[in-house]
Amino acid sequence: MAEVNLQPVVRVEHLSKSFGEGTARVEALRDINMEVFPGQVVGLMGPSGSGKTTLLHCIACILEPSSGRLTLDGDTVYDGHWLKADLRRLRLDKIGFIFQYPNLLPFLDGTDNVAVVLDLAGYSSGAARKRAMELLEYLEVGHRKHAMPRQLSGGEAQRVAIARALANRPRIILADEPTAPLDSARARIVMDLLRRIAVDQQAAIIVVTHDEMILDRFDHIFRLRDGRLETEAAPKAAALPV
Ligand SMILES: Nc1ncnc2c1ncn2[C@@H]1O[C@H](COP(=O)(O)OP(=O)(O)OP(=O)(O)O)[C@@H](O)[C@H]1O
Repeated sequence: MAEVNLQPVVRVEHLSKSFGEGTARVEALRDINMEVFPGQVVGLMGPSGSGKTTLLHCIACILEPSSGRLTLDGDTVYDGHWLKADLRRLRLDKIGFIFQYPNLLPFLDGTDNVAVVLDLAGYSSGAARKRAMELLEYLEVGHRKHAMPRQLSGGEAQRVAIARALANRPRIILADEPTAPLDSARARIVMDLLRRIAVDQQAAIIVVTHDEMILDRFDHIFRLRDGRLETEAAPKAAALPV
């Protein structure tokens, strides 16, 4: 019988984050609990100022929480304080980040924009470029591998940026409004790509979005309001790998 893998890739327990002190203190996140499983694509929604970016940045180990626990890919990385000395290495190994705008380096072609991450991770130049080209093929922009960013359409540039986020085979992919600059057809293409990546790589994908057009693309939606999660329904059983 197939074994059901119920270990979440992202586990957030009682996580809180405040900024400032005294009367200037802002409770940006209050007692957040969430789990995201392999193969899942989840949405993180909420009004402006509700804490979405703060939560994404805590999970990305860019921002230090104030309290709680964070476990990534079975490894507890924060438990009242960081448990890892080298957070940059941790991010390179475990996390891929997709931004609202592709932020491609304008002086590098599509291939090198992806390969640069692999250079940082210690790949040889040849191996980095080979993997970069494979990823561009996978994301159906292989024919644009030598194009400079200014020559790419918005959707093509976003796919190169997604390839870059995938370069190091991260188990966790965090996306901040990845479809905001795209029309609804291209937004759906990007969401379908993220779904395929989640399934193929058994990755957990968290997407911050305001985009009502893509709500049906999520396995589960976490809604934040004033730093609290409004719903914590169990993830869809069908989305769990067997
Ligand atoms: N560096 C900071 N210093 C002080 N307060 C901050 C800081 N970053 C965020 N905040 C506050 O924390 C709260 C949550 O902000 P956050 O950016 O996470 O919200 P958001 O849901 O991502 O908003 P938006 O949809 O507008 O991007 C807000 O009240 C914000 O003003």
